[in-house]
Amino acid sequence: MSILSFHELTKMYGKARGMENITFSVEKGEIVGFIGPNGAGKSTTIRTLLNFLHATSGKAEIFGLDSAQHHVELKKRIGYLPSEVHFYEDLTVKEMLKFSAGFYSHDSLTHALTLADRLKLDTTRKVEDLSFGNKKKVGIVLAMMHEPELLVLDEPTSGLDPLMQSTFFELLKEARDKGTTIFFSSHYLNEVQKLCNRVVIIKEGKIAAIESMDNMRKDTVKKVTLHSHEKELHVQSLPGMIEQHKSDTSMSFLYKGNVKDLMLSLHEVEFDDITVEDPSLEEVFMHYYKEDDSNGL
Ligand SMILES: Nc1ncnc2c1ncn2[C@@H]1O[C@H](COP(=O)(O)OP(=O)(O)OP(=O)(O)O)[C@@H](O)[C@H]1O
Repeated sequence: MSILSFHELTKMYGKARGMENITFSVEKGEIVGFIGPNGAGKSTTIRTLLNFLHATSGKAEIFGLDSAQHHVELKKRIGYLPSEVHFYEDLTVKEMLKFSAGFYSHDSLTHALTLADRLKLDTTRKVEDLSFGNKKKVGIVLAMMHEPELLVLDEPTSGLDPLMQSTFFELLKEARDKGTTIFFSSHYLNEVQKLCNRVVIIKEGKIAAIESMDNMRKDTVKKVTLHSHEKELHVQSLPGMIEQHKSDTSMSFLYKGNVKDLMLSLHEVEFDDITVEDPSLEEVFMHYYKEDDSNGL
């Protein structure tokens, strides 16, 4: 039985599209990234899944139960982080955690305080005085404190600095190792590929691709830019190489393939400097996954 399954789930805002015919499932113990650009339909899908919005058609199931019919009992077994967190701000962080712990039958405050400590959250401060990133951390602690069977996180990393992001990913891995299933949305493929088993790509309200990370790692795409002060650069074309931009003094291309082959082919090229980067999601999917689709992501 899947932990999470979407069956042609559709949400329209009047005539405007939220998301359409979303169908996929998430299995126990998986970490699945849900990625797409602004307005793709990530939050609409998550909010419909959790019954904050009513589906126009189709359905979603959580632990095999219809997520709209059973939303009250299901919410106790789920940790949810909304994309925008709003709190009753007159409390300190610790007071808020104590208040939230009262909703659960087991002691969740101890775990909440451990999470807060790991995320370097000052629990003596009033929530209203916290920065955006620190409020996000409060939201993360609230979602994870009761050690739920399923975590649904909408843009959890926005506002976290790289060090905090890596601590947060450690916390997610630890939760996964204890059996939690994790579904989280992000704009960034590079970010989620460090952590996920699979990614589901949503574009303009529809699923554009579902890929296992094993497959994607095999096919790691790099963006290579060569610079030369004087000469025009000529690079022998290789399978998996797509030229993007060429000027008198630089050229850049995407490359999906064996890195050693690339190094050998660059050996004869007289460049002065080279940068190798992870390309953006848009670049990867435009060129390698949706080559017939000129709109990209
Ligand atoms: N309350 C609303 N009324 C009308 N249209 C809406 C509403 N909320 C979202 N939309 C539209 O639904 C589509 C999907 O939006 P959604 O917020 O789900 O995307 P998203 O992938 O979460 O984007 P972001 O990364 O910017 O949060 C967009 O076209 C958006 O304009």
